[in-house]
Formats: sequence, C-alpha cells, structure tokens
Amino acid sequence: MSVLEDIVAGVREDLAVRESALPFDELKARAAKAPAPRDVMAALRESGIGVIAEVKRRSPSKGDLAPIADPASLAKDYEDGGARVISVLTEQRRFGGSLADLDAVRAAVDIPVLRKDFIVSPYQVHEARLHGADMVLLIVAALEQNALAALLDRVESLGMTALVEIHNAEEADRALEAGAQVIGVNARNLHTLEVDRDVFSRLAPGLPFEVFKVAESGVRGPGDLMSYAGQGADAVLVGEGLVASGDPKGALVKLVTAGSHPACPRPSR
Ligand SMILES: O=P(O)(O)OC[C@@H](O)[C@@H](O)c1c[nH]c2ccccc12
Repeated sequence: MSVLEDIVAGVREDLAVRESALPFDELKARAAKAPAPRDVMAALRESGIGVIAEVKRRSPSKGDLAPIADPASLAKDYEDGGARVISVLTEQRRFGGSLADLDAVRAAVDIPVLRKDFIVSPYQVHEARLHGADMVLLIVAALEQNALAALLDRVESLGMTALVEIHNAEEADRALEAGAQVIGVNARNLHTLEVDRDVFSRLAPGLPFEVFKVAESGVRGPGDLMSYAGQGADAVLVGEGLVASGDPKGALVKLVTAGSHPACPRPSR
C-alpha cells in the first residue's frame, strides 16, 4: 500500500464513524444554514504572488513540526501577516489536525479558509461547509475521474472553490478535464513523500494561462517563492516553512513582502 492509500484508508474509517453519528441528510441540512462562503477567487487574485499559509502540526515525512496549542492565534497571526487564504489540515492520524482546528480558525479570521484533507466523499464536502470552509482540497491521485468531477461540481454548487492538486502531466489533464480553475502542483510526491521543486516548472507551461496556479510544498523562504513566481506560480502554499520557523508570523511577512515586491515576477494574466 502506498502512503497515500494508507492515509485514505484511515480517513475512510474515521469518516464512517462520523457518518453514523450524523447522517448525511442531517449534515447537509445543517451545512445549508451556514454563513455563505467567502469569495476565494477575489482573495487569490489580489496583486502580487499570494501566500496560502497552513496550520500544520505534523506530517508523515517530517513527524512533529510544531505543537500549535492555539490554532486560532496562529491563524490570526497569518491573517495579520498578509496571508490570502489559511489552509487547515483536518486529517487526524498523520497530520494531527481536526475539524475542531477548522472551527477555531474559522472563528478567528475573516479571510478565506481551506479545508486540507483527503476528500473522497460528498459527505466531507458538506462537512467542510458546515465547519466554515470556503475552499476544499481535491487530490487527483486519490480520486477516480468520475468522483473527481462529481466532487468538484459539488464544491462549486455549494459556493466554495476547489484547489485541485496534481503531481504529474496525466493528473494535470484529469484536473483540467474535470474543470478545475485553481490547480495546486504539489512538489511532494504522495507515494514516496519526496520533494522535487522542479515538478512545478515541468507542469506549469502545460496549464492554460487562465488557470490559477499554486505551488505547494517545500517553500523554505522568499527565494523559493521568487523562483516559483518566475516559473508562473500565482500563489504558494506553505506549511513547514512557517510553523517550524519559531516565528511563523515573521516568516510569513517575509514571504508576503517578497510576493508583493516590484522585482518579483508576475503572472502574465
Ligand atoms: O509543509 P510544506 O512543505 O510547506 O507543504 C505544505 C503543503 O503543500 C502540504 O502540507 C500538502 C500539500 N498537499 C497536501 C495534501 C495533503 C496533506 C498535506 C499536503
């Protein structure tokens, strides 16, 4: 079993427990009453290279990164530091996240919030909405094409935006075929967990210019942001480089400053 398959198996087990506690119809009804989602595209399209800042306690590749006892205060720091969107990992077993983290972050900030998890079922999409998410991650490698297209439609029908994650050209084609408007190129291979920062430069030229491109993983500082910007990234998504820095807000401000600097390459759009 690959790491990804193993994670998804755990996610499905945890999902089954939640589904029996709160039936899908009831969940949908409650989610429909949640405050409307924020306009993620408007936030992403502000000028300069945006930073999506992640609340991430641990990862399968690096183990513990930071305890993050107070995700709300970290999120507030991210918002104050100029993040465009806050990504909250809600996967429990490997990343130490939870829906409670999503709730805490949602209550603390006004900017859009991304639920970062291994979404395999419509249940999780409505659940994201119920917990205040404006954006949802869909990992192409974890989904059959029909499921990917159906989940993307569902995310959009609820007024949210999907961040569709790819690792190779075949997944890029599948993401586009499904209608993705925001594509994240993950430098970390979810089968081997290795980071290859060149994946973005290989895949970005094949993506239509109107697709919003996010470079995910392995951003250590302003140099990596500038380099991704030069390769056509519209935004970067950063976890470890912030949470493990000892000064997440300071580290974020450096990235945001670089992303809005006149010398930073801009997307042609
Ligand atoms: O901590 P990093 O290297 O900055 O990476 C952040 C983010 O890209 C990473 O957490 C991630 C990207 N795609 C994912 C899918 C599931 C879980 C986590 C991820």
